[in-house]
Amino acid sequence: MSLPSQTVALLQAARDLVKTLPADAVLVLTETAIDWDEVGRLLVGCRLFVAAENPALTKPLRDHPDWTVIDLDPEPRPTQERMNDALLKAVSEEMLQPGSHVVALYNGIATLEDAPEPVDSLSVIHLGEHLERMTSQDLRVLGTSVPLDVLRAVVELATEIGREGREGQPIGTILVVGDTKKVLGLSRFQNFNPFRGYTRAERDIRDREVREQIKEIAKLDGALLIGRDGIAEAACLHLGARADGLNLRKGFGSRHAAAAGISKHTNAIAFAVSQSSGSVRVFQKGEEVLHIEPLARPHVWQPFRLETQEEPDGEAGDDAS
Ligand SMILES: Nc1ncnc2c1ncn2[C@@H]1O[C@H](COP(=O)(O)OP(=O)(O)OP(=O)(O)O)[C@@H](O)[C@H]1O
Repeated sequence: MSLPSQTVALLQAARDLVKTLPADAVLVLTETAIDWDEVGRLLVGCRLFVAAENPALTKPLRDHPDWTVIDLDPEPRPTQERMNDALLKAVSEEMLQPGSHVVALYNGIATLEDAPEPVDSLSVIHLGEHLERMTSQDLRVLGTSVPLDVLRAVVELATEIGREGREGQPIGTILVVGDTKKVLGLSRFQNFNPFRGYTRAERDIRDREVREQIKEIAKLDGALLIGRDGIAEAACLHLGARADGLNLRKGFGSRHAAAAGISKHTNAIAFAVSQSSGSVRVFQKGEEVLHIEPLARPHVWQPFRLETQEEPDGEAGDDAS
């Protein structure tokens, strides 16, 4: 199996970029089977990462000394999401440093619907610009009370909410994890609890499909509450813990104060997703312990407007990208 000439040219360009920029690694995000020996030869000298939805595609590389395989969830998702997931995973599992520069090769121009397509695009990604400290070590500090796999799932959910919003609109929320009884005792429902009547499996946030459903619920006003076992317990909560005596940064409003407050008065960890910036701040014992920037916010296409046209009311500066 030989490589198409376009793929060869892209791989050569990737290797040149790694040398001249310099960059730390090449990430190949593939949808189709590739001649890995040839790819390895063209990228000789580079640190190599590969990610694919279909594990069969990366199987030959699993025990290969030159390649690091990043496992992605198997269901089909847009390229940007898969790339973000792969990079987040590489950083959180300490395969890559948060400040790394990565040359990514992927299929960015889909022409066939629902069919795998070859690599046609190259991007240089500076992780430091998008992603602040998030290593397993950081998560382990929090993990004293909540297991690491639950924390990872919460981080993924929070960063995806911050990055994607809903229906083109940015959304903010608070995800409170752990100490559920005490949190409920200090809070009140602003609306009915949308999780009522669902089984534990249907509320387990370690399941990607459940996380997708929860993103819909996150649109509703109020905080979400998740048990330390990863089971979502409540939503639409107004967190009532007092926020006085907190040492909060300037610019934080009531959402961040509520997240910090509940973490001070309980053993829960609170993840505040900012509606205005998409960033995720993690509070424990009333202090901000972790700050995660989403890798990218989706571009929101604005209606075409001539420069001489006046801006409709309320739209000025309303750019969520
Ligand atoms: N006690 C609370 N419990 C749950 N949610 C709250 C609480 N207080 C505020 N919020 C949420 O925060 C929103 C207001 O956010 P505000 O802009 O004041 O905060 P912020 O910290 O600046 O956050 P953002 O960066 O998202 O704007 C409210 O509409 C509500 O959804």
